[in-house]
Amino acid sequence: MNYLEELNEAQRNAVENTDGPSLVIAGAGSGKTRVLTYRIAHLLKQGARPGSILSLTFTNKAAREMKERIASIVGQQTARYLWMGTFHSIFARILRTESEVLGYPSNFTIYDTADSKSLLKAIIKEFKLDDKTYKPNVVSSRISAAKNSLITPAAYAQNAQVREYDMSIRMPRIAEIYKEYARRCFLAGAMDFDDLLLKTNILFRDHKDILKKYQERFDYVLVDEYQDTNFAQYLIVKNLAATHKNLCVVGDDAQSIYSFRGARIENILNFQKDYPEHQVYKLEQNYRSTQTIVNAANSIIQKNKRQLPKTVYSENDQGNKIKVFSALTDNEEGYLVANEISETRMRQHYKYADYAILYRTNAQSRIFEEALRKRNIPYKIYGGLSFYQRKEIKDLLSYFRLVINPKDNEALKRIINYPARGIGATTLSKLEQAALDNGVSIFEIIEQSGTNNHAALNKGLLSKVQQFVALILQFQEKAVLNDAYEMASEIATQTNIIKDLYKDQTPEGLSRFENIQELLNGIQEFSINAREEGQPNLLANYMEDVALLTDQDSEKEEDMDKVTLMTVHSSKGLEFKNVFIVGVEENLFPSSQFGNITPEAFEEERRLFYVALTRAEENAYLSFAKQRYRWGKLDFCNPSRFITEVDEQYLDMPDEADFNFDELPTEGQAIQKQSFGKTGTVGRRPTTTDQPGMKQKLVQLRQAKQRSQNFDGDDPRDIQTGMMVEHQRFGKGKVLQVEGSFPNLKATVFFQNAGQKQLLLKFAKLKIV
Ligand SMILES: Nc1ncnc2c1ncn2[C@@H]1O[C@H](COP(=O)(O)OP(=O)(O)OP(=O)(O)O)[C@@H](O)[C@H]1O
Ligand SMILES: [Mg+2]
Repeated sequence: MNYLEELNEAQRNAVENTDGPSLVIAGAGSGKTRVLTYRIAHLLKQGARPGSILSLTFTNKAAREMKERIASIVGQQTARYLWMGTFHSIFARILRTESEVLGYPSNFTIYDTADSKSLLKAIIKEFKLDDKTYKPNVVSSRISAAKNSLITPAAYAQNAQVREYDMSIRMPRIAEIYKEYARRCFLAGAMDFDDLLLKTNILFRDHKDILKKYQERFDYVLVDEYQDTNFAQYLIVKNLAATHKNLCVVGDDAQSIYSFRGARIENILNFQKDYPEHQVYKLEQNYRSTQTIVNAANSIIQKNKRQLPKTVYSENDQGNKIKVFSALTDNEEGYLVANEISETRMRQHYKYADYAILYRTNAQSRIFEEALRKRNIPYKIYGGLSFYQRKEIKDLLSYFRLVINPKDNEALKRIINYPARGIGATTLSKLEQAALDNGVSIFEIIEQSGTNNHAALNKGLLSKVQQFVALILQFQEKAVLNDAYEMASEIATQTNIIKDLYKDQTPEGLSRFENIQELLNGIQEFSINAREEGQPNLLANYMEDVALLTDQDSEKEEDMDKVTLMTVHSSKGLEFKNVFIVGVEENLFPSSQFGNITPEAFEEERRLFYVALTRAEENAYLSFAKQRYRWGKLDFCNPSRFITEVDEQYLDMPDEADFNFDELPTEGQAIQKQSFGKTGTVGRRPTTTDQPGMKQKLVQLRQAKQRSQNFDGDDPRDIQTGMMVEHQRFGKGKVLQVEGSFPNLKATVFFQNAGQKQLLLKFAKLKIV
């Protein structure tokens, strides 16, 4: 079939009008990503050079999928040369070519979040500041926000507004920390993720000839998920498209969920101002989801005040209602979800990969992992600790990093005494200080120690650190000749890392050993592929790829048929047949983790909910627990107001006497921050009945009263779904279902400590509690 026939009329319009600025603004699942993909294929069919097309996506995975689809239309050979990837990966590539004019080596290291945090901690300590006041996380996000708004350290120090804010959070010295952090990164030949965008902007601002080169190279620029671009990204795109103006951006303002990282919805509005001659394309038909899901999602998102008007409808089947699960505890929530997956999979022949569990915070994954494991359901987690963040992997990668860029101080600090070489923390800090005093890296200070012992080390120590440097230098010589795999294996063996891990026969040790093998396998695969494609296959080339891998990207063959667990944030752009949105509770989703929640932040939470719901193709579920452990403390929870905001005709509510939706706060009422005892309000001051503890008590009192009225001795006929009961042996539990007829009534009960049991009521002697 001709590819254009796979599009509806509105989509085809957006695909065929390739020239000039275009804005595709449309709701979830309406084919925005498809339009972008087919537009590129169309350009290529019309004879555009693949190297002249730049396409920016949200994840590397999305880029890969688009590329595969394009390759299936125009052929592998053509698709290969497209510039397609995330902002970070594309601009890291450009910076590697151009970084020398910025004073950076082309083999600069990319510091990941852990590297930057560790550097920041060191600086905070050196400044003799209390890290309880100067929390590294907060400092890091201030610096990140500054970079994404293109505020350099010098500008930061002079910006009254940011300084005033720093004062208000009692961290007046962030400007100095920022400056020192930037200096240290520079000395180490390192950029953090935000630098990749900041430095690209600086590059284009200060080197017009270089900007011109890329403006001329890219005849077409396309951006997916445009609603989540920040100022730094906006400006890069604007600069690159300034001459030809063949810029196509697609997005949905209702799915803007990254404002906490500096994303600006205004970028869409700016687009209209920046390019008055632009074309707008609206897509209205959702092809992803059932009518029920689309209508339910519309019913909730329309409550947001700030949004561009648009229509989304589905002509798919009406589909099932959205099932709401009410669980007593977070463990039970896990159980209910795992149970539903097992059952529907058997009944309807779904694959495991057809299911996703989406949560608001990473910490929620553990409960679901346990529940899935108990049932032998295979799963994979996106986010959390990724493969590349594991200790043993980072250790070995740090060797690679140091071999490629010896100035990389964070890598050096990690491995100078791993495996143990008798180089202690005191020696390291002497070296670090000497390096700083001389404005060079730690590696360089050791190299110079042959002529000048700056760190005043004794002979024994001096020789140890020099041996370390000699080892790295020896690897360095080989690394420019050998392929990545040979080199990586040699480093892993010669440093004794492999031997050490092999010796450790504990299960953890074994798994670390396997992880290293897995990493080496991956490098071997890279080497072979690169050789076959005639691409360079040195260790440095491998590391360029690795630094920018995100968790979403490391999908392996054996991960194919598994349930996916991920945060709602990382689910953007994806789709699954069955989606569970879990922890749909006040203070969790909507979250109150940022303390006082402003109306703007609240609307962002609602958009996040909209994103979650619109991932579902066939079935969506919402679940909440009434009690859950958070921050090591048992919290009582109320179901989220988002449940009531969905038009109830689309919901399949739990059949429960003890759950009263009338008690839910409505918009404008307080969001409680239970764990910290703080209260944020949206529009109105809280009253005592807003207190969850209070409310919970009221509900419990009423339930108790109702039960005492119903209760008739030990007669099992009164056992009903939703009740709490007690069994002599199994302890307390909740009745999930009652079936059969008297005297053979059977109840399915979920016991907090004993799991699910089916009991014949005439024998079980359950007590209602
Ligand atoms: N004309 C069409 N015919 C059949 N299927 C389509 C059509 N357009 C889109 N689809 C399918 O609908 C689903 C959603 O499309 P796509 O992912 O491009 O939407 P989107 O607007 O990018 O969604 P999101 O807002 O979630 O990113 C995909 O499975 C896609 O293949
Ligand atoms: Mg999309």
